[in-house]
Amino acid sequence: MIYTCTLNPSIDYLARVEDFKEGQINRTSDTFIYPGGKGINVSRVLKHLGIESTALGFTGGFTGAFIKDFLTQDHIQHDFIEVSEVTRINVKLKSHKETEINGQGPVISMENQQNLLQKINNMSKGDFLLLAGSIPPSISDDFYADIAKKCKDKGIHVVIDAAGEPLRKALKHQPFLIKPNHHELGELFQTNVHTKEDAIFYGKKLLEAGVQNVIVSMAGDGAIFLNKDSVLVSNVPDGTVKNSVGAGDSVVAGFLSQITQERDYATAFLYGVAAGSATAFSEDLCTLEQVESLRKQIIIEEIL
Ligand SMILES: Nc1ncnc2c1ncn2[C@@H]1O[C@H](COP(=O)(O)OP(=O)(O)OP(=O)(O)O)[C@@H](O)[C@H]1O
Ligand SMILES: O=P(O)(O)OC[C@@]1(O)O[C@H](CO)[C@@H](O)[C@@H]1O
Repeated sequence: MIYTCTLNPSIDYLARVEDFKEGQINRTSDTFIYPGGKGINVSRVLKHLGIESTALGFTGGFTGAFIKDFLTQDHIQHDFIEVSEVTRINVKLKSHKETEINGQGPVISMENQQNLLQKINNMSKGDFLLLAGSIPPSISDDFYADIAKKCKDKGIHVVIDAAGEPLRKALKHQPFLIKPNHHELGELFQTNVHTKEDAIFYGKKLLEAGVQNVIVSMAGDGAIFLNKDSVLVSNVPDGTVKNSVGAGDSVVAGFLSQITQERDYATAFLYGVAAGSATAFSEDLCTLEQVESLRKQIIIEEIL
């Protein structure tokens, strides 16, 4: 079974404003409301690709109810823990540039946190657990590391798509996969990652730190996959970016959709990149048809 865990889900309110002007009343030309949060996006893309998962995390109030209703309607299993404050609303403003305002998220009590850990105790060897997104301020930044250790002891494949200290602290527990973008990779090593060569250099340092598989996404500049056996470099397909929210999550979902079906790493990586670009080129998250069509444009090269 694949579990996705979003500690800090959101409603994503996408507002398109043709010529945004700061400090003035702006009118939208288009708006969309989606359930959000990185793990939830991964569960949604997995469903589009025909793979079942169960979405875990904390939801509260009317915004939390919207997320659960949306997933239920899409036949995506979920088992969220109800918290007393409302789930956040994140604003994604699309104008000349993409601007995001992400909320802090509700307070999560110790009891709620223990309830989540209990659900992880009930998972089985061989399961996949994705930990994705920011940690609400009321939760310690050791939380992902604690879960990663628990997973290692239980033989669960833990995948982490997060940034900063929560990610850094989890590295020593040998996660199965992490997917930093090139900025997040640079942040881990207090440097800037500009080129594919930089990404390979620092990606190898993550393998030395114990991570089993690494994908470094570099937006329109391609992506890198590394593990102890190979380093793979991918291009990205041509297209017009409409909304990059969830593109990184789609890379994780595309990869998981294949690796959990026992396909090889190169195929999983290719599907990851195809799904990432298919989402970047869409208003909402990608569909299977879009992924299958873009996959033909992707070339994976092995670096020896
Ligand atoms: N300009 C682009 N052209 C083609 N594909 C793109 C472009 N930008 C992003 N993508 C696709 O989206 C994937 C993820 O992008 P990126 O490296 O920006 O990750 P991220 O920062 O985690 O994404 P997110 O926008 O979801 O936070 C890329 O690997 C690629 O497949
Ligand atoms: O604040 P976080 O948890 O880092 O990121 C949350 C978020 O920006 O990530 C998703 C896209 O990856 C969105 O659905 C959501 O709004």
